[in-house]
Amino acid sequence: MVSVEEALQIIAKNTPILQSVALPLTQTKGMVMAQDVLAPIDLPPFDQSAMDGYAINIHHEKKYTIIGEVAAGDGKEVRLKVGEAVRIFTGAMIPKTANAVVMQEKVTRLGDSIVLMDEAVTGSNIRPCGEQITKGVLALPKGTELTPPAIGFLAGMGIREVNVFDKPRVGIVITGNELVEGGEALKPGQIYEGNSKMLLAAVKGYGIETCTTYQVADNFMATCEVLTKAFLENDVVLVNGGISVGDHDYVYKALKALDVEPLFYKVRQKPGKPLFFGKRGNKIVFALPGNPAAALTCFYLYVYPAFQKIMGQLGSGLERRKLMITTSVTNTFGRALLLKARVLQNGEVEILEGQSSAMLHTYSLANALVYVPESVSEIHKGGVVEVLVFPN
Ligand SMILES: Nc1nc2c(c(=O)[nH]1)N[C@H]1C(S)=C(S)[C@@H](COP(=O)(O)OP(=O)(O)OC[C@H]3O[C@@H](n4cnc5c(N)ncnc54)[C@H](O)[C@@H]3O)O[C@H]1N2
Ligand code: MOO
Repeated sequence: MVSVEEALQIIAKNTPILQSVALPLTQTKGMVMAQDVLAPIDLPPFDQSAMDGYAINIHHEKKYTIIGEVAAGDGKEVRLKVGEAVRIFTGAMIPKTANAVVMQEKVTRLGDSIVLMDEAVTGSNIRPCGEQITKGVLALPKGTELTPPAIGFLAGMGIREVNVFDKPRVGIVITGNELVEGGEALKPGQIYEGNSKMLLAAVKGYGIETCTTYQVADNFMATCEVLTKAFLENDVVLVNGGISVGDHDYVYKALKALDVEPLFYKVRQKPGKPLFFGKRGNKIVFALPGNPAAALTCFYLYVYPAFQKIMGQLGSGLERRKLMITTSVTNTFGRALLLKARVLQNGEVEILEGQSSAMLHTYSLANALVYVPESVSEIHKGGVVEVLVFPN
């Protein structure tokens, strides 16, 4: 049995980063760049007007003669003599012979000429060629997460494809004879299968789309078969249920039979004690406890940082904050507690009712887990606790 922190370290050490793939930029949201990208062009690619107004060739008077017009996208070169102006619009190419742009609100228009209200300032309202970045310079380094602005920046340089660390294919293996699908009538002893839907939603919440669900009865051979298939088809396997010590819990035995290297089995925590983590070649497997809240807590705490690592992201799990608690907590278990909780508007954290690992009711209202380390037996109301905050 390992501690929470040991379990996290073992996962971080043993989770591989997936190979890189070249993908169209439009499919890379949230992925991490596996290459440096150098600017293929100057940005902007030409001197650009930052305003709607008039490009001028400055002289000592305030009156300028308008000799033409340049709109955004026009490629024509207009030659301005000293004292001349062209009507120009935001984003349009500045004539080489112009040295300032004056906003239209700052001029008086008189037929084919304008009179400036203020002194012209050389270079004003011009975005010079290469102002943002110049050709050949490092635009974004390897390891950058492709956020919307990063995607926009690369697209703005004409880049259409980028090498990124691949997203994992995730298999969710659901075990249990008692499980039936919603829509069917429950027979005595049966319950509705909910964890695959919950875990699928959680996996997709991290932008991972390739997720397959498998279901198997409590049977050793069938469990071996479905796990073999899940390992073949996925990079990460999440097994749900059947990992405890009951006579019908076959997951540990099946993982052993399939030569999965156990990296830990059981964590000193409540809920989620029976969690298993192992490796088979370059594939990793988490066997999550079947109790729904225990499964989800293990997912947030351990599977999420593994996903980050496998996709080359820099983060290491849920954001940790120190917050004031609104009630006292006692820990008589000698294990770390992970309590369903809600961070309130005022920044304090409230422990929710219904902490049983079988219950999801109040988990639906939670936005965080309070982490009570195994060495802490009591925290008083108003004390400071460590809070693991769920991503939005
Ligand atoms: N003698 C012991 N018994 C148990 C121990 C122990 O240390 N000694 N640990 C308990 C803890 S803690 C947990 S957690 C559970 C974990 O057991 P399993 O991983 O084998 O899970 P199951 O027995 O298959 O299921 C537990 C519970 O969850 C329900 N379940 C399972 N899958 C689903 C699903 N897909 N959707 C909805 N609900 C599901 C299942 O019906 C059970 O009620 O073991 C304790 N026992
Ligand atoms: O994981 Mo179990 O659910 O600790 O009760």
